Amino acid sequence: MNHLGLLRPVRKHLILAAVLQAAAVLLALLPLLALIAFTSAWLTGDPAPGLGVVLAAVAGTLGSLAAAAAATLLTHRADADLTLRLQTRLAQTIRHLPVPVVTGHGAGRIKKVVHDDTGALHHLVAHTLLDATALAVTPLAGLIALALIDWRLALVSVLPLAAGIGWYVQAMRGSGTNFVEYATQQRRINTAIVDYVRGLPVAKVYGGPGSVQTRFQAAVTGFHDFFRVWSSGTAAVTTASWLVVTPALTVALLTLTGAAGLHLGWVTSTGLVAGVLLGPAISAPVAAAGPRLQAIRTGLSALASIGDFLGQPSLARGDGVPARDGAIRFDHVSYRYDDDRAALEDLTIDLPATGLIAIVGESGSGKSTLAALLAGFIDPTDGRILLGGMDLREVSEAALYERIGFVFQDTGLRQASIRDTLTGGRPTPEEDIVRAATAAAIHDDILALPHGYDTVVGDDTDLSGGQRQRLCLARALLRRPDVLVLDEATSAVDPATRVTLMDTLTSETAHRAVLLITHQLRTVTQAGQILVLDRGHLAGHGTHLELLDDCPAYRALWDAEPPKPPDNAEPPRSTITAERKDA
Ligand SMILES: Nc1ncnc2c1ncn2[C@@H]1O[C@H](COP(=O)(O)OP(=O)(O)OP(=O)(O)O)[C@@H](O)[C@H]1O
Repeated sequence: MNHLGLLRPVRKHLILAAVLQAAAVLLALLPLLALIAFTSAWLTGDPAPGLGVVLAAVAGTLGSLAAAAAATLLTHRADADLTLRLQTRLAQTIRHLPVPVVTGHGAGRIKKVVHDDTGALHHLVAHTLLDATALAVTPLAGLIALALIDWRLALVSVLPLAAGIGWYVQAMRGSGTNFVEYATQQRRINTAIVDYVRGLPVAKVYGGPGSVQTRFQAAVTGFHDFFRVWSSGTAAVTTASWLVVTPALTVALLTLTGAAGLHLGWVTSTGLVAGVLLGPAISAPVAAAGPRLQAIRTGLSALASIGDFLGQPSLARGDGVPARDGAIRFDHVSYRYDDDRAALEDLTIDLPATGLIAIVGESGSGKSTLAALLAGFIDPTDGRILLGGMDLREVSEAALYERIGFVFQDTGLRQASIRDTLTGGRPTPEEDIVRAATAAAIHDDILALPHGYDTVVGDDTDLSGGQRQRLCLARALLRRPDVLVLDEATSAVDPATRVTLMDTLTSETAHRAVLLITHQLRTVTQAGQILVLDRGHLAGHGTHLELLDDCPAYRALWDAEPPKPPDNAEPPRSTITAERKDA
């Protein structure tokens, strides 16, 4: 893909800005040419140029300022427009990418593309384009002006220029792979820093070889080592290329050559003055070209990175609204995170529209993958999921999340008031909010918070893991979905509260299907249907008693379940208590 196409919406602005900038540079030469005319007249004793030359110099100065200001205004407008367009498209793309692509390592890449790459593009569009135009037009115009006055001195002024460009090209030879490596190393650091920040508590406790901390340090050190080797290999030639085009050297060269030429009679005094005044204009911009070329490369590579990101395959989403019977069918559904092994393989099952449905299986058997497929976080690699007879990929997001509610183990709550968290900002009757919170056994906890339902989580206070899970359950209940999916959603809740929540969920099954993904088989023995997953395959489905008879995988899970303590069992005493009693 030609990523320059991303600039198309602002192309006209950019072309006009470059033309204005070139005009600004040319107009800025007028006062210099007037100065040459006056100095030359003074040296030769000729009559001074007329008022027209003075007015042209003043008009040139003012015109140059106006053109440069207009060019800067245009590029900044174009930049603001482009950034808004690209960041909006990026946000839409992120929203429609498979969730595993944007979580974990993906977060570092997103930070780079949304922040770093759009920042680099800002420099390219708002600043570097104008700088590069000025750097290209100024030496060329200066050289032409000098050549018109004295072509021999113009040739002399080209010598340091040619040497500088030659050395720079030599320094940059073979640097293509280094620039690619530079971008790779930057990406590595971005990913490592996101992992490091996320895993800070773990890094503190389990730091050491292979930890996120050492991976971050390795990424930073790796970049440092790479950059040191690259820069030390090119430093001498690059510095020489800059030094040779310094204005002082060019002026000295032109002054000496011009003075000798004047003495020998092949340079006029006007030529000498023009050489001394125009020399810096010819060479100085070239000295600044290196960093600008680097900025252009960085900007173009940022453009390519943004283009690649936008071009990723996204989740298929239609705008359909499925029939309201809530029934879900998995039709030969498979899912692969990568090519190695299917997380789910050829799963075909009809789920009833009401009742408690448990999904059990060993760790890694595919339970969360099944929930992620239902949530539309990923699309099946093969097969289809039907909701009310409609392929989930054709269902609009709004309809999907109205019909199916989700509570995940990782609550992912953001900073918001309890009320907004529950309602999503929609106007909702107070009694509905309280009813849902009470059913999720979180109402009393909320009332005990500093501002009750208006407490901002993450600001006024924070919640425990179990409170967060109950809050998410209340949020899901409030929506009254046709299907409620809970993926280990009560894992952080204490056993007594979990019993209360199971009662709530059981009462909910009269109107809807509740899909409970759990490792605790004892909590779901009464489920109307239990699906048993085993390494991505459906090993069996039925009631608890049917599966105990027919499904060896279920039997094995059940046998591994810790025995339920008898109802009259004494709570375990700690050794310390026993020792104290003995003492
Ligand atoms: N983002 C991911 N990228 C690659 N592989 C993944 C990803 N998520 C899960 N897997 C793999 O897919 C398979 C099924 O994982 P899944 O999380 O669905 O299992 P699970 O039954 O929910 O496990 P658990 O009970 O431990 O939560 C596993 O082999 C897992 O390693």
